[in-house]
Amino acid sequence: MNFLEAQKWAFSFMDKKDEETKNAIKLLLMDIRGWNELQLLQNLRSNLTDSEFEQFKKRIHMYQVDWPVQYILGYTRFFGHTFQVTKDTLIPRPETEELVEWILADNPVVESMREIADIGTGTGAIGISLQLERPNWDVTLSDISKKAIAVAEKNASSLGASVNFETGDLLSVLRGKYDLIVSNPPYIAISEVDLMDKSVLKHEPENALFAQENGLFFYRKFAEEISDYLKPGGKLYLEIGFKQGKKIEKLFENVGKVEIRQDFYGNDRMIRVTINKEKKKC
Ligand SMILES: C[S@@+](CC[C@H](N)C(=O)[O-])C[C@H]1O[C@@H](n2cnc3c(N)ncnc32)[C@H](O)[C@@H]1O
Repeated sequence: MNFLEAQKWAFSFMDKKDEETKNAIKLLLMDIRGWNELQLLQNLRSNLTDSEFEQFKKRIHMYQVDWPVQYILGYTRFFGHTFQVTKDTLIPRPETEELVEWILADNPVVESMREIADIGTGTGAIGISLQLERPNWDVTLSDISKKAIAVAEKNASSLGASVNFETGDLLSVLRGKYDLIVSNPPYIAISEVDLMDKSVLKHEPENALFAQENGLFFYRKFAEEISDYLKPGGKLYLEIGFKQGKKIEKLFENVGKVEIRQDFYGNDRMIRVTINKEKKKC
């Protein structure tokens, strides 16, 4: 069977006959030979070996039972880099790339070393991408999950990022005060389970997705504690759920100046809190 036939064969099995499915099949096929899209196009008539076809069949079966392509392949692309992903890490999302872009645009290269922390780092996608763009930033990646930190360590090493690692609960792992703290914490309310995509629910780690207090638990904790961990004028950047903007803004109203940003789709998706020069308790 050649690559074109394999593509058609796989598509014929799929319930959803949409572009997303087509792209997923292509990615699974390209990876078998380590090809890019152009190489696949140029080689559509070449034949898969028996073992390549067996491997492809296995992957198609996993995809049919809702495994995300990124977990099947074991990697994803984020901010121009390839990050390993495992079942212990959330798959980094394009919306989060927009948070990284905001931080970089907001914090141009400066001579003085800057202390940065990425809390709940997962694969390390945010912190590693920042460090690669700003090599003089001293970046700490932390997560409560040891397994996630092990993946972040591998990613930092394969991408050549020089970062520090901590394992533990939220801000408690940090020592001293930072210039910038970023986090994409779990923010899905338990009550939203029914609305979620099945592949996310079945395969992504629960502790990366869900938060108590209607999804606001981690934001409340940040609002209560962040002033102790940021220098005066320091900045906190958070990814947020698209319906949470107003509530989160309220949580931070006594902490600093709050700005909410929308993602590519026009949904509230991230927030920046610039810490008041004088610490106020909320
Ligand atoms: C939504 S995921 C974000 C992962 C990654 N930063 C990204 O954007 O792709 C949330 C991460 O927070 C971690 N986490 C959950 N509870 C935590 C806690 N109490 N302290 C630190 N990290 C936590 C999870 O293990 C998970 O890796």
